[in-house]
Amino acid sequence: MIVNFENVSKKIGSNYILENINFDIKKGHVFALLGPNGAGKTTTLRLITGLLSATNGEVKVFGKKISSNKNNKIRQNIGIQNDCSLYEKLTVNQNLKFWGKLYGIDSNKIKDKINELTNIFKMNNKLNSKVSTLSKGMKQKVLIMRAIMHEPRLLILDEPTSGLDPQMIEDVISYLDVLVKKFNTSILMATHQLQGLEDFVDDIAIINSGKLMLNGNAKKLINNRWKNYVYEIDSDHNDIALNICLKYGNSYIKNGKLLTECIKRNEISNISKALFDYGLNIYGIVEHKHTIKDMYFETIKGEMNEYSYKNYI
Ligand SMILES: Nc1ncnc2c1ncn2[C@@H]1O[C@H](COP(=O)(O)OP(=O)(O)OP(=O)(O)O)[C@@H](O)[C@H]1O
Repeated sequence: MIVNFENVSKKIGSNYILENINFDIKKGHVFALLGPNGAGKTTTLRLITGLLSATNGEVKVFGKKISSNKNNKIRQNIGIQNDCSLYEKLTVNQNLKFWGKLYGIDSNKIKDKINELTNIFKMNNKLNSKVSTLSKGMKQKVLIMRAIMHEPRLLILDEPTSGLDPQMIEDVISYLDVLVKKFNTSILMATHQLQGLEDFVDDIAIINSGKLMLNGNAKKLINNRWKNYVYEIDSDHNDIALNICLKYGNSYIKNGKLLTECIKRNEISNISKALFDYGLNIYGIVEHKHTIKDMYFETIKGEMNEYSYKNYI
């Protein structure tokens, strides 16, 4: 196990910031820590890096108990994107070189690594620019490059895609994917960016007001929660189409869209045939896949949102 939280609580002053938190991060897994502002995500990350110590319970990293004083060996194997700010007056190259030396990386390797990373992150033309002249997204890229240049076993990212343009988000995610697949790196990311997260993440933990609300494998959690297949049907007469769909199973109009549920995937073939046979024009039938975002809203709000079908299933 790369990280292990066992009944961890953190009290600051008279308030419990985290209460009785339990979760594991496995080798080569991507773990997303989710929760609203002030939920306790940063505090959780700080307990892992030893910046804070637990009031109760035990935090283990690479199988060893973490304590705030003597964790140099453990920290050597962790990469932290938001560890501290960049040196604004130094260039990108100087920042990365300095950090590489701190990690004890050989000078030649530092050069190769900087080349490799600046290529991937498309920052070659900014290598000799002072950090103070970079945009927010570019600084974010330098922070990520800095965190991964010593090839850590555990990479901790706090809002890694914040400030990045859509193309760069895709590039960063696919690079992180390579890190996981090729080097078996474990990634812990705290994020508010939920869209498309299931393509990249293995496990999730949702915390709210310092309490663990949900934890486990994202796909299993979603499949257990929503067992039926939901299809959205776009036709020229949704009212008529609804009556036909109702003969086959639970169907309803939501936000002007016709949705129908099937227990088995191939049932949609019979429904679409019936719609065609009636003479309706069908413009599209799309499967609605439930997502981590649906799971998040259900868990945090405990109520319906535009993506969830809680009342119907
Ligand atoms: N040093 C501190 N003293 C007092 N309260 C603190 C301290 N650090 C954090 N807190 C409180 O603990 C709670 C959790 O904070 P934390 O920064 O962990 O949340 P977060 O989930 O990372 O939030 P965000 O998404 O806004 O970054 C908040 O209510 C915060 O005010």
